[in-house]
Amino acid sequence: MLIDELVTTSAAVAATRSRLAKIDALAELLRRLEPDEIAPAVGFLVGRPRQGRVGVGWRGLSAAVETTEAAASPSITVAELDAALDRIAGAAGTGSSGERARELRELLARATEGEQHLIAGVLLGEVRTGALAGVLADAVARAADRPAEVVRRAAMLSGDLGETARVALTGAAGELEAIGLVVGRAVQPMLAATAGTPSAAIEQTGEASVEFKLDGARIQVHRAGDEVRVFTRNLADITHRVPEVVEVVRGLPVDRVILDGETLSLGEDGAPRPFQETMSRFGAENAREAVLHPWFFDVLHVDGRDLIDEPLAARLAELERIAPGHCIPGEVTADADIAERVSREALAAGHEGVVVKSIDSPYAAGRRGASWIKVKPVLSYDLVVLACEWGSGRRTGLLSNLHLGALDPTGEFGEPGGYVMVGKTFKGLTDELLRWQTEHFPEIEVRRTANTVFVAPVTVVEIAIDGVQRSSRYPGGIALRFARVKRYRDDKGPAEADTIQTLRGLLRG
Ligand SMILES: Nc1ncnc2c1ncn2[C@@H]1O[C@H](COP(=O)(O)OP(=O)(O)OP(=O)(O)O)[C@@H](O)[C@H]1O
Repeated sequence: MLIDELVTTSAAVAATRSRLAKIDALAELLRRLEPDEIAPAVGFLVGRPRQGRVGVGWRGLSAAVETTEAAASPSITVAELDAALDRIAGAAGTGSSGERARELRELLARATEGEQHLIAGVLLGEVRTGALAGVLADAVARAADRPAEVVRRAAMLSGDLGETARVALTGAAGELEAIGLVVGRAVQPMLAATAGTPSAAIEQTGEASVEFKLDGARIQVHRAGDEVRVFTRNLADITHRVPEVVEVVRGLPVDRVILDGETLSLGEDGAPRPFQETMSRFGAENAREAVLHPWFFDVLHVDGRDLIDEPLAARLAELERIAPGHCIPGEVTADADIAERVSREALAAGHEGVVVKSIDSPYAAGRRGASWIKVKPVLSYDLVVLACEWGSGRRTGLLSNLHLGALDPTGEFGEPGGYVMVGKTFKGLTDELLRWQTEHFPEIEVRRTANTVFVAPVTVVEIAIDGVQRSSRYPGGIALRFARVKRYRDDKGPAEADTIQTLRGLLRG
């Protein structure tokens, strides 16, 4: 199949607001793919190629696009794009960046304008496609005539929608159902809904494990014998960056295990250190050497036994047995007063709040359901940086004031999957962050004016606010009140940003 057909279908999907029409269009496309094309094509559609990160950034890409004239008619097949990505990702060693650039130019020269756009989305990953993954899972179910539940579960447990689609569409009977946990292969993490108070949360869950919400970074740790692997919330493998976590898990009295938890660095006084410090350990090679401690709050597998369908009570008992020194602090209770007390204790110890978890609930991989409810007293939202203004005074020469956008998945205020500006802020930025912004934003620049550098909407920043107010200045009809930067969220993609609908919901609150 030509990738031009993916371009046409993606455009049709973006042009309609009807979920059913999107599913129909995608299912029709999936049915026409050859077996070998299914996994790569699904990766292209959701901006997650099989090859993972292929080592081409905005700069290289825009340079290549600008200097390459688009082809008049389509000719690139799914298999050809897949093979080109293999070559680009595989280019390593001396001269590799030149080789990657040459491959990229050859590819783009054969692509029409629409195809160039698709290729850019694939190379940069997940730019506007997060919402599509759910629709696509349903389209796979429709095309394969399988229950949507079974497809979604397989995709979440394998962490791989492309491979799931291949099995659903071409596999033997029972093969899709057999996709389960594999120790060593990352699973989409279970996520939490939000409530305003611990009492409100426990009213929804009933008896619950009320746990500290530690302000670190999510980790999923897999161990098979002596082999330990550590993944982030985005399923990136960061094993080599966190040797102390590996050591802890190697020391547990089990042979095979999958653990879910949070890691953070503590100061000498035992108080948590800023999230940015924890994250810098995941990112930069030369990051400051703060020691990371893992705290686990769930266990998905122990020595041949999958636990994801067991109630939380059973999983916590197992966790207590195998990792007693590394369980996240918390209490099991049905009493709102106790939940409020645990929350006060968490805040007093410098943590973010609590997560209230229904004690009967299974582990719902990849779901943001009502079984886990987080309560954070400070309102904070993950927004996407759309532009940044040059500072003045002490900040002259530094990129400072951020333009912030909320995700608009349905296109209620613009383009579906686009971002709606909701405010600006230069508050809360440390000197280190200002330096980082000044270095980073020009790398993802799309255009600039005298005062402002406009950037690709790929950077997620967590912003604390006091609320929102009605505003005619911005297209979403609201503006943030007292916005300040908490931190950059390198562990989140822009498709996971908070939505304009969520922020507008605060007008009622
Ligand atoms: N006891 C805990 N149980 C579950 N998650 C916890 C706990 N302590 C800290 N966390 C963190 O809180 C997050 C739960 O909130 P959510 O599922 O909404 O993820 P998120 O979108 O990363 O949210 P946030 O930005 O609030 O951390 C987890 O991803 C995890 O990183």
